[in-house]
Amino acid sequence: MKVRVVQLAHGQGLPLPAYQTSGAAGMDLLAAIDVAHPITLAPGARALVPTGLTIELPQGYEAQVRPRSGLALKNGVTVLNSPGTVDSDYRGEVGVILANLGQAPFDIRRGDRIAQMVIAAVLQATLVEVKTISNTARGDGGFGSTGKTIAKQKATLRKSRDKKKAIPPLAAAPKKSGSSKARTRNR
Ligand SMILES: O=c1ccn([C@H]2C[C@H](O)[C@@H](COP(=O)(O)OP(=O)(O)OP(=O)(O)O)O2)c(=O)[nH]1
Repeated sequence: MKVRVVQLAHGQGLPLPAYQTSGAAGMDLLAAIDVAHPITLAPGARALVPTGLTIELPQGYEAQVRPRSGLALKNGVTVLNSPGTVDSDYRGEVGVILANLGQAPFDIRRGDRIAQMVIAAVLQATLVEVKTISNTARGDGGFGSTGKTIAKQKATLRKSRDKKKAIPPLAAAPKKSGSSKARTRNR
C-alpha cells in the first residue's frame, strides 16, 4: 500500500524512512533536529523528538511508533509510550517520545535512527452495553494468575503447612468455580 507523506522544512535533506530488508515490519524514523543542536537525554529524562514528517494514513490503518531493540539493549533508550499510536486522521508531525532508562547520558543527533514505525490495520468496534457477559474457564483470573508467582506462593504455603508455621497470605486469587480447572492445570 502507499502512504502519502510530506517532509517538513526541518526534515528536508533527510532520507525518507524505509524498510531495511524485504521482510522488515518497521521503517526507521530519523531525528529531524537541528544539526547544530543535538539533544542529550540525561538518565531518566524524556523528550519529544521530531521526525520532520506528516503522513496521510488511509482510514482503517494506524502507524505504531516502536522502540529499536538495539538502542534499548545497548543504551536503555526506548519509546516511552510504546507503541505510540498515530491515528489515521492525524495530520500533525509524527513525534517520538524517547526516554533514557539507561545510566549514561544519550546523545541524539540529526538523522539518527531513533525508533521504528509499523503500519498496521485497525478495527473500530462498536461497544454494546449489556448486563452480563459470558463465562469462561479463566474467568477473572489475570495478571499472573497462571504464572510462576502463584505457583511459588502455593509451594511456600505448602512448606509452611508442613512445618506448621504461620501461613503467609496468598495473593488475591479469584474464587470463581468456573476458573478452578484452568488453574489446577497450571500448578
Ligand atoms: O508516539 C506518538 C503518539 C502520538 N502521536 C501523534 C499522532 C496521534 O494521532 C496523536 C495523538 O496521540 P494519542 O491519541 O496517543 O494522544 P493523546 O494523549 O490521547 O492526545 P489526543 O487527545 O490529541 O488524542 O499524536 C505521535 O506523533 N507519536
